[in-house]
Amino acid sequence: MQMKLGHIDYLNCVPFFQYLQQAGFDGTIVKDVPAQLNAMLAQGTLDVSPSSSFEYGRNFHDYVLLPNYSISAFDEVQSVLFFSSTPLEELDGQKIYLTGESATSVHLLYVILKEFYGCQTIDSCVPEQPAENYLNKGKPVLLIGDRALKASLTVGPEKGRQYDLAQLWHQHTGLPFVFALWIVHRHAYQRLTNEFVLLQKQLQYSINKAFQNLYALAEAVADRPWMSRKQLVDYWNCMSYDLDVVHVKGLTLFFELCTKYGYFTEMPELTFVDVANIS
Ligand SMILES: C=C(O[C@@H]1C=C(C(=O)O)C=C[C@H]1O)C(=O)O
Repeated sequence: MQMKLGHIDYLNCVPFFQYLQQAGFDGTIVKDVPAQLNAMLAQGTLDVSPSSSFEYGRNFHDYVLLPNYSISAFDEVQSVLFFSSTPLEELDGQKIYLTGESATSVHLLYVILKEFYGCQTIDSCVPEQPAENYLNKGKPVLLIGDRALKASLTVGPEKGRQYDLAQLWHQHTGLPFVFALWIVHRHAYQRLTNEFVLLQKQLQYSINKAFQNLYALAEAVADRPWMSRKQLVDYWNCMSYDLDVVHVKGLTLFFELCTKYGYFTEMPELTFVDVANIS
């Protein structure tokens, strides 16, 4: 298979990838953080990747989506965290330090602060130093992925409250939040149509096998001194890897709010690869 597939280099992506080669996938896998995978997708140097739902929205004309799968959370997600000692209503105009790894979570933070906490002006930057340095100084900081997980388990409460953005979203909307979608570049879809049918089946195999025994999966990934196997299993259990009608409802509301606040120039349409009808 000549497919070039992106792999988010976070623990949340392990269930999709752990058994993919066992399922027969023999393309190339490129591991990186979401912001980099987004850039490679946009340039067409990757054929497909799980990557920021925001990237799909801002460049949707160039992409189609694999159906059924996402990286989402119904309530808490544990790894998209905003740390702030200032109450959310009082963040108007205050400097916020952002991870440079994200597209979705950054815009989710903006949307939450504007829509639900009355912030008018958001003053944010991606610092040159690791954002954790600002966290240690008690500044408002957004982290995602494994670095967020690590900070949540190692940083004391004196550095500020931890807000789980998927949980805040759920509290205000009653809906799940979709962080990542399986994004296919349209050119790759034209070139490799049948291979996407195979990929869909291989993903199904990997994720099913992963969820049959999450403890075995936790054993298989390298030990992290800051996270126990039980915590890792709990983490995977609080994620949702599906893309059902209710996920699409949450995604649509997020896209509407991104359009309302001018982060998108038009409301994205969701176009899916029709894997069921390809022979
Ligand atoms: C749930 C998470 O969502 C991630 C957040 C992303 C973003 O903010 O752009 C992209 C992919 C997701 O894997 C996480 O970071 O842990």
